[in-house]
Amino acid sequence: MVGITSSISSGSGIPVVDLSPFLAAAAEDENMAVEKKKAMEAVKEACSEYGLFQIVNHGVPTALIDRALQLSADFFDLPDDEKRKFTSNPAGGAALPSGYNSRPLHSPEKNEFLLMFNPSSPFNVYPTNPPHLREVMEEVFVWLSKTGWLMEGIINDCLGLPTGFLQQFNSDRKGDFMSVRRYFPAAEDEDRGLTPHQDGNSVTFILQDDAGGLEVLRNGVWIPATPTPGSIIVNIGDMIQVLSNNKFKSSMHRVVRPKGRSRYSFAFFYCLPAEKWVEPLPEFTEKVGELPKYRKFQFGEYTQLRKRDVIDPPQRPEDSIGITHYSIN
Ligand SMILES: O=C(O)CCC(=O)C(=O)O
Ligand SMILES: [Fe+2]
Repeated sequence: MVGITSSISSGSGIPVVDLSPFLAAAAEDENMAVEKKKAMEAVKEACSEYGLFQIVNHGVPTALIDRALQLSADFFDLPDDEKRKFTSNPAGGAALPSGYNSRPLHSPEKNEFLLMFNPSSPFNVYPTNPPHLREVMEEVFVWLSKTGWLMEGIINDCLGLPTGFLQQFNSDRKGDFMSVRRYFPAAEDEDRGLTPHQDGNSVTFILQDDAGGLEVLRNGVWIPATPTPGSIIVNIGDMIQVLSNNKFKSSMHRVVRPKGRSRYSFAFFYCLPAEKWVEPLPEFTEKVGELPKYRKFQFGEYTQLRKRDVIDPPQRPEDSIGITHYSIN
């Protein structure tokens, strides 16, 4: 089936979009053009209503996704001493410490993670156990970079921007990173995995196992991103919201830890390079007679401000720095 859109009735809670009409292998016939149009409408609705949706037939091999999640679980199952051997020296130069880390004990969020940057980056610290985890993480990184390029092209067209504009605007891949995570089972009185937040980047891609727990806020209601085998979650980040002057929505999402089992996920952050200046594009401001909703800023400045949230998380989510920091009222 091609180009399906669904809403809450899909059973997965969030919209599902089939990307096969956009893949290079898709035949350029009339039928495919219709399917492409339908899929575009689905993405448009998903980006303006939810900011978070699932994609299927995206080109990333399902076997790779399953293997990656399994190997990460094998790693996180190792004793703490063993995992700590793969933690970077904070003086390494990366914006965040690469390799293994866990949230500070006082954090309201309860998870541990492995952070990696572009495979060619000298900052990366990889576990040697399980032996194939490194190569699988690198493969996932490369695949999701391709998905990022594809998705930014689709978002670009859905926003009605000149062909290839976003991909050109964001063609430098040095700022991307990936977080491989384990969420511990919920305690009797406490189930926070990730507190409600919006992602500060362009687009995030999430691979999740079958535990569930990721939720998106829509019209005041938390909607589950129920796992569908082989699917990838697409999350619109703050940069798309700013560039589109709020036409597309940076989703408010959270992770609630499931009871009785751990949850494993990969989150790949498709970013902008730090030096890039960002502001609402003229297509959504002066060309349509609208005032910009954000002032101009450098992406790197915003990520530096947000870094504090990761290293020293505030007790209340409302104390986090978010995109409203740049709002023009
Ligand atoms: O692990 C997940 O499912 C979500 C991760 C996430 O939202 C984030 O890292 O910003
Ligand atoms: Fe997030």
